[in-house]
Parts: sequence; structure tokens; C-alpha cells
Amino acid sequence: MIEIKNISKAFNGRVVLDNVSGEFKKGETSLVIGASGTGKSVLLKCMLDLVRPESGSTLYDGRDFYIGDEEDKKDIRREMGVLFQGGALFDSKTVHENIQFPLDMLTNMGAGEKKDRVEFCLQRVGLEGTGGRMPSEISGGMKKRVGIARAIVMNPKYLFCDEPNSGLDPLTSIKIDELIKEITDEFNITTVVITHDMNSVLSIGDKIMFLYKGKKLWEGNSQTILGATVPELEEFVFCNRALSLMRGEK
Ligand SMILES: Nc1ncnc2c1ncn2[C@@H]1O[C@H](COP(=O)(O)OP(=O)(O)OP(=O)(O)O)[C@@H](O)[C@H]1O
Repeated sequence: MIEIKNISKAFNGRVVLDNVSGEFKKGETSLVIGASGTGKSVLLKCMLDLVRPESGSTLYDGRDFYIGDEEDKKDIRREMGVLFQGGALFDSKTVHENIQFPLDMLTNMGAGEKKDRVEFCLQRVGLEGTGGRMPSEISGGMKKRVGIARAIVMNPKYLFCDEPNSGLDPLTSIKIDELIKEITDEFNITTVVITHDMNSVLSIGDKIMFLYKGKKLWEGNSQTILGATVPELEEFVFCNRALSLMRGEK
């Protein structure tokens, strides 16, 4: 489980996260949603300690990520997988090398063991046989799958996905959502997804946290969100649903 407690962050005196708390449970796909500029990415960066909040804490199964020695923090980092927005693949490396990269950096595994692990992950994301290709030779959806394979190659306890559907068509988005959910269930991972994709919100949110101007205004799940009576959330849902319909999505 990941717990965030009273996280506040300001840039140049402007508050972008205001006392945000919540829990993300093991085996669940939790979503952080909200309009552009509302603090979702900053919250994710605080959880990864890429940005340090002015106050508050992030606990990984009870372990405070901001205090404690470097070795403890490294242990927690090794248990994290991150799917970055846009995939963030190395263009000069093959698909196989991209997925293997964390194993090269963070483990003492032998070549054969690494190869097996990469093959397993490739197969798990439905990309068997593509390890020799370059990122420029695969589609956007395949790049996301490679990003997911790389995020799970270390067998993480915690998986973070920043806008996993950005740049994808609706059908591919649904498939990527399904893959993230399946992997979360199968490997019992604590998964946090940053999104404003309404299809994701309505289909994969075991738990949903709605941020508005840096504050958490609502929390619930895919079943309860349409009945929520928070005006800011209703507006967010309405606008994003309307956008989906205009784009011809279901
Ligand atoms: N390093 C920074 N310095 C100053 N301001 C920042 C910095 N990082 C983020 N911000 C500001 O914090 C606010 C929240 O940004 P954030 O990227 O978290 O929004 P978001 O909800 O993820 O939006 P989007 O959906 O567009 O990615 C924005 O106003 C942004 O300009």
C-alpha cells in the first residue's frame, strides 16, 4: 500500500498541492484525475521524490520515503516501475535493450537470466518476437507496451503510469488500460495511474482521486463517479464525456 499524507507543494509561492492525503491499495488500479494544471504530475513527482513537498509524507508499506537513509530509499526505488508519459524509450537501443536497461543498471543478473526475464515481459505485454526492432520501427501503442514491459521488468511492487493513453487512438487506449489492470491484478501490484481519459475513469478505476486546483475534492471508484455530486467533478466528467463522444468514442 502507498499512503500519501498531507502533501503540500508550492512553486514560487504559488500553491499547487494543498494538503493532499490518500491511500493506494495493493492489487488495485488507482487513478488520479483532474483538469490540466491541477497538480497530478506534481503529486506523482512527490510520490517518486523527484519533487520534495514542503510538508507531508509518502509511505511505501509503512516506510517513509523522505526520511531514512539512502540504502532504504534505494530499496524502495528498486520496487518501483514507472511508465513515463510518451514512453521515454531510448531511440538508439532496441526494444529488447530498452526493457533490459533497468536490469543492467540495478541488478547483478547474468546475461541468460536477463534475456529470459526480458522475453517473459515481452511475451506478457503481447510483443513476443519484436525485441530486435528499434523504437522508430514500432507503433505508438507498441511503444507503450514496451514502456510497460520495462516498468515491470524488475518485478515491481509499485507501478506508476503517467498519462498512459496520451497520443493513442480510443481502441488502443482501451487495450493499454486493460493490460495495466491485468498486470496489476496478476502480480498484485499497487498501481497509480495519472489520467484524464474518461474511458479509463469509467472502466479501470478501482479507486479514483479527483484533484481540483491542488486539492483533493472527491474520492470514489468507477461505479460511484457518475453519481458524485461535487460540482467541479461533475463539470470535469461532463466535459470529458462530451469530448469523448465528439471524437466518436463510446
Ligand atoms: N517545476 C515547476 N516550477 C514551477 N511551476 C511548476 C513546476 N512544475 C509544475 N508547476 C506548476 O504546477 C501546476 C500543476 O502542474 P502539473 O504538471 O502537476 O499539472 P497536471 O495536473 O499534471 O496537468 P496536465 O494534465 O496538463 O499534465 C501547474 O500550474 C504547473 O505550471
